[in-house]
Amino acid sequence: MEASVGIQRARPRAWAGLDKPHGASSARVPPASSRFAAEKPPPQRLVLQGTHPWTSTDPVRPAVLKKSITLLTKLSYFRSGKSILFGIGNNQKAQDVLPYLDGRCVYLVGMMGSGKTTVGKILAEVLGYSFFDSDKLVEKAVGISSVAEIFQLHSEAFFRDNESEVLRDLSSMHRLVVATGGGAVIRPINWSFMKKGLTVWLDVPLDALARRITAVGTASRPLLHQESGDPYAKAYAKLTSLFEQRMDSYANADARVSLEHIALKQGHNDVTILTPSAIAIEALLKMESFLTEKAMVRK
Ligand SMILES: Nc1ncnc2c1ncn2[C@@H]1O[C@H](COP(=O)(O)OP(=O)(O)OP(=O)(O)O)[C@@H](O)[C@H]1O
Ligand SMILES: O=C(O)C1=C[C@@H](O)[C@@H](O)[C@H](O)C1
Repeated sequence: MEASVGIQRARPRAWAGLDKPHGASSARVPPASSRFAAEKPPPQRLVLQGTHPWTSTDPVRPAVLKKSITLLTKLSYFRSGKSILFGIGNNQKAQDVLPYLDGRCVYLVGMMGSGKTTVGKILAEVLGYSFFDSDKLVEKAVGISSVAEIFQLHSEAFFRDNESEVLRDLSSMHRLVVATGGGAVIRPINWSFMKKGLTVWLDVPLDALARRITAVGTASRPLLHQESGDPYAKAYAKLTSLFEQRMDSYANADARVSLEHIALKQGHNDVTILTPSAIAIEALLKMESFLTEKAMVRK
């Protein structure tokens, strides 16, 4: 399915948006949705335009649509041809999950480097969903090309305010896989947005995270970046302290995908050899068990 992204008046629907997050922003630039909504009242929300039954058919003003396409589709909207990463059986697992998902979005949560983007793109492809990276949407909304620069020029609080606005906007959409920022879980208001869909925690051991992150460098990750010292040791220490503060929040997710558990199922204990496809399959299995249990309870 080809989809595009537009801005139009929000209308009530099954997973309609919530009120504005509480707490005034100290931002110098307005938060994301107020910038999106700047043209005309009433406030507008990002809405996916597509051919599936969950999207609106309301008329869209061409100028607004053009602007919003420029804003967003260039960024993290991800579609490609058929996956070479997934075999027929694995696509079948996605087909099993789809009726239970019923168009709801999937939000991947987890520490920096846990594979939310890598695994999220695979999940989007096999589910026939669109992929978004919330960090990238914040960058676009603020008009600054990297999260590191947003932290530097403004503040972490400014970034977090915009992150909440982006998650609020996404929460009124359907059929998306969203890779959230590693710290999105710390604000309870963000959970109220993400819980409109299904939340999945990618739980990766900290030493594997530190290795992945130091392999690509910490410059793009402002909370980990250090000018001096052993990059692995510094990254590991910082990840440990962040994880201690956040682990209870990650555990709020509907489904937990533990890399240690996948490795054990495969008969070894080396999480570094797990492929993104194997992790995506486990995510589908965990989503399926959460959703089917929930369906049983409802009966
Ligand atoms: N299963 C895997 N095995 C080895 N490396 C991986 C795996 N999954 C992802 N990576 C690598 O780890 C790094 C981080 O992955 P990715 O960007 O998907 O994580 P993320 O959770 O989206 O990170 P962030 O929240 O910091 O944006 C990338 O370099 C990616 O190639
Ligand atoms: O873990 C975190 O707090 C962050 C993770 C990244 O995805 C970015 O959202 C930002 O660098 C903060």
